[in-house]
Amino acid sequence: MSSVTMSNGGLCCGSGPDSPTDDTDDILFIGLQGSGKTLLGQRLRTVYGKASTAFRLATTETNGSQDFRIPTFKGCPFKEIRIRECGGSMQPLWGNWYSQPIKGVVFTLDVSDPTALAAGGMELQRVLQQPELSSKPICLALTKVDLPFTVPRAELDLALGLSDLEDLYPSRLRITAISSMRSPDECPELEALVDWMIEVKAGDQAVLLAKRK
Ligand SMILES: Nc1nc2c(ncn2[C@@H]2O[C@H](COP(=O)(O)OP(=O)(O)OP(=O)(O)O)[C@@H](O)[C@H]2O)c(=O)[nH]1
Ligand SMILES: [Mg+2]
Repeated sequence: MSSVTMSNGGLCCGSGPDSPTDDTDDILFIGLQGSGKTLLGQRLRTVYGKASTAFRLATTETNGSQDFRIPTFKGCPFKEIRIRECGGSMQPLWGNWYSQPIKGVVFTLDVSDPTALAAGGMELQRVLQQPELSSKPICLALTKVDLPFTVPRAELDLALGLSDLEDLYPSRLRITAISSMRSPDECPELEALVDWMIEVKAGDQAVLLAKRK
């Protein structure tokens, strides 16, 4: 069964990028406080995880960083994707992870909270312009789409220029809309996101052919 290991001390308590670890992280999860990183990590474990994988609906603020190990599909050349979530409260220190040997980034943006969109959009722009990340794929995950009020994609395009960003970074930026409250059956974008992370880790789209056999 996959595991979630907590390292709430983050950089200051020895779990940061300078600390020796057995494994390297594959994907970095960043996004403003409360934008849904932890619940997404917990939900993604259930996509290819055993039916018995417990899904925890509760989250607490991530004060530091934490790992998620996401099982991959049967036949995949590797058993898991390792995610490093950096809490929103650690935003000034996110940059410390950019030069680590991560393969890609998931940036979460809560589209149910119009008051946080401008700050989230500006941070996304900053992340896209980071020289250390210039060769790394980035997935913008628009979160909490199950809630009754969410800002429509057309308004996000106007306010944050998302379509322009897609045109500017055609092979690097992927945008998806997801709900971690829904099961993978109810929200197929969750499986598509795990598949994207598998492709990013493998560095080869052909890795997904094994799934279709
Ligand atoms: N309705 C709904 N609520 C969500 C969703 N994702 C997260 N939440 C809720 O939003 C709140 C914050 O979610 P977290 O996953 O803890 O957010 P986070 O990005 O990890 O926050 P930090 O660790 O503080 O950076 C929690 O109450 C979650 O239950 C979603 O897809 N739908
Ligand atoms: Mg969190």
